[in-house]
Amino acid sequence: MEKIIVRGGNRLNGTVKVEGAKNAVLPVIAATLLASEGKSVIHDVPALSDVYTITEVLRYLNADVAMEGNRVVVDASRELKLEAPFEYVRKMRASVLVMGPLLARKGRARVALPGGCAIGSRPIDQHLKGFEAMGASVKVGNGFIDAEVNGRLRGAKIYLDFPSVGATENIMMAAVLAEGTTVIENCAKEPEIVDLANFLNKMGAKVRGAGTGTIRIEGVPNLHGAVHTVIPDRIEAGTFMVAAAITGGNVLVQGAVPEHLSSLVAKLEEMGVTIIEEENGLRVIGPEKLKAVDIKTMPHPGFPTDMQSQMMALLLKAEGTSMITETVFENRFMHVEEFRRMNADIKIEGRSVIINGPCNLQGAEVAATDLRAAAALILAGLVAEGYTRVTELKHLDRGYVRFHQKLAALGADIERVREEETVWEVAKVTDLN
Ligand SMILES: CC(=O)N[C@H]1[C@@H](OP(=O)(O)OP(=O)(O)OC[C@H]2O[C@@H](n3ccc(=O)[nH]c3=O)[C@H](O)[C@@H]2O)O[C@H](CO)[C@@H](O)[C@@H]1O
Ligand SMILES: C=C(OP(=O)(O)O)C(=O)O
Repeated sequence: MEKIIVRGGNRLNGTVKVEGAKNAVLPVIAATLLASEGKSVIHDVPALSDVYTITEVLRYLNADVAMEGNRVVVDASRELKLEAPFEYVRKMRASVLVMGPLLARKGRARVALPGGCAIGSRPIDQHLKGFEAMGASVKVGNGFIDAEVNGRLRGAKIYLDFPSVGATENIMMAAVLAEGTTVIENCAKEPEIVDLANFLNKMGAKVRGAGTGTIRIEGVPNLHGAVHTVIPDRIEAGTFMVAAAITGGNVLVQGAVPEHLSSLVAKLEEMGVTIIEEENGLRVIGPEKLKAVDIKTMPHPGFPTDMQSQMMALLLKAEGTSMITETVFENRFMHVEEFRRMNADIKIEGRSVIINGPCNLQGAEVAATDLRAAAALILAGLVAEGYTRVTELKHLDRGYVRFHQKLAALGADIERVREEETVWEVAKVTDLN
């Protein structure tokens, strides 16, 4: 079993470089399926397990995918298969993003139902509502979603009940090849939506309004491959900003885009953290004492749910009572129990968490319950007394490249080790089977 072992107490100093954004690159790679001619070349692709999974899905669908360092080249001009099986969708929910492109280009798509996960039930009804509005018939059964359209999809007006990131992306990708104009209202405004729209436009699409609450897409008959560099990962950047703040360090987060991080910057400043915009990133200087604040997660430009657990780690060290309210996912507090194992004074009340800081954090053996929880437990470990051992690193590897090495380069006392399973652990696994 692999573990990250971190000993608390070191201030972080230096420069860290942010990778390309996971949540931008996954839809962009899915969108390469729309090109019936030419190759797409994607730059700044982070070496993450999720990226590996989406490329495997594309290969399964008969696209030709080459990965060289941080570059991915996709040729999707061959006859495509139409089904994304459960083994991929189970590993990564974003696999469902191949549905829009397949339906648009081939008139049919069959994708395994994603099901729930550790942060909530995560339905995809808004994606399907969009496809239906564009003329597709959608059937759900036997663990699959089958969508089909006679001829081309037709442009439609679609109002999303919630500004879902995935639904906005999937509908946008379906609409680019539809007949006529599609208008998506109450759509997501995340920077990753803008990045996807930019890539689609380079492929020959006509997408306007990305980044606002209404996107207009004029359908075109076909699209071609394009060259694109994905935006920097604002959540990875934010995670290192918290690492600097929690240790009272001084770190330049290279590649952090201030406009993508305004809600986080505002909250960190409220807590007493100094943030300076430099030419190529944000410098973050942690104070001696952090102030308690309240946070409510919201769709962009509100405070991102993907930074909620990392901010919780930071608030454990703030003086006073803080409250975090999670409005995006109904069950994104699994890390609270793990923080308690580290001696955190924290409790859940409905959709909020109350933190009484500053907590005297103690190193403990803790398990990552999801991707951002993994990062948050390591952040808490940076300031806990003694050694924190974090397991279930498969979650971390979905979204962070060489996380422990980047922290070590900033001065953290951290290592990643592979430990032999004990007889007891082997017995537990055997029992479960
Ligand atoms: C790969 C990727 O980009 N993942 C991000 C994306 O996930 P994802 O695209 O899955 O998130 P959504 O914005 O779709 O989900 C937000 C909320 O809407 C609900 N919902 C969504 C779709 C739908 O059809 N019906 C419905 O009820 C979800 O259950 C959730 O409560 O945005 C989330 C919200 O910023 C982030 O946390 C994820 O990191
Ligand atoms: C929740 C996340 O990702 P996903 O939607 O891929 O599970 C995340 O990036 O924090």
